[in-house]
Amino acid sequence: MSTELQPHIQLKDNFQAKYALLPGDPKRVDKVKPFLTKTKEIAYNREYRSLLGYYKNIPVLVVSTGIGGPSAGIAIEELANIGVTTLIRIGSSGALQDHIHLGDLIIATGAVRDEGTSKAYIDLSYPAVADHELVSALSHACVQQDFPYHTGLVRSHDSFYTDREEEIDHYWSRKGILGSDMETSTLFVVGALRGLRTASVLNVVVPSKGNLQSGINDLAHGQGLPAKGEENQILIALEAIASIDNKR
Ligand SMILES: O=P(O)(O)O[C@H]1O[C@H](CO)[C@@H](O)[C@H]1O
Ligand SMILES: O=c1cc[nH]c(=O)[nH]1
Repeated sequence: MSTELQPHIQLKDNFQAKYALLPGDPKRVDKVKPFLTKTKEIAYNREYRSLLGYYKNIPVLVVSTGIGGPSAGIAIEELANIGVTTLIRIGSSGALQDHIHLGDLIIATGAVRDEGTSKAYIDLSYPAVADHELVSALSHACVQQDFPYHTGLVRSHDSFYTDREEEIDHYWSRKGILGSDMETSTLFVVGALRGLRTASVLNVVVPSKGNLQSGINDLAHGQGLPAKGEENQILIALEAIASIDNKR
């Protein structure tokens, strides 16, 4: 473990926090605050905004990773350098299946590696998989809280605006992929290579293109469903941490 100041996240101490929640959006850090006690903003450099707080007396870091694999990869490496061992992404996602609604949670068991960052580390035949115990703790928390959730594969990608987005989404939808994001596969691959425990819970903010009516019905709730999904994902990530910590 290093006590050197990490150049991007600008932290040199994990404040005894072995656990980190990783939103992409720095603004989501604010949404985590009400769930924690004794919160303190400890750094904000580029896309990396860091908060320290306590959940059921367990120290937890919340660090935003920005958009995409490259910035997420840097955050993961630098958090590992300062001694964080368990990282849970709390991200947003577009649904690729018609039965998945806005505000539902997707707990990724694995991810299609359709991005460049994890490829820079290791061949594509290396799998991007979540930590089994964390997936189980997250699913259990959803059942306990009665939150709508799905477990399965997601696709992490690098582009939003190519001319082929619809075709690409359609392809992966037909292969049974639940939703898309941009960081989960990097987290799983870099995490596994560095001996970290990782998981990703995604809040659905864009409906499946194959089910416009369901999307329209969901959207009639305005931002209510995604906002609720965001709260739900934070709570279950923290509950999963508490349950894992309890077993030690
Ligand atoms: O809301 P976050 O966690 O950033 O996640 C999703 O939103 C961003 C794209 O709009 C990408 O980072 C994608 O993975
Ligand atoms: O549709 C979406 C929404 C968030 N993130 C994605 O990658 N895709």
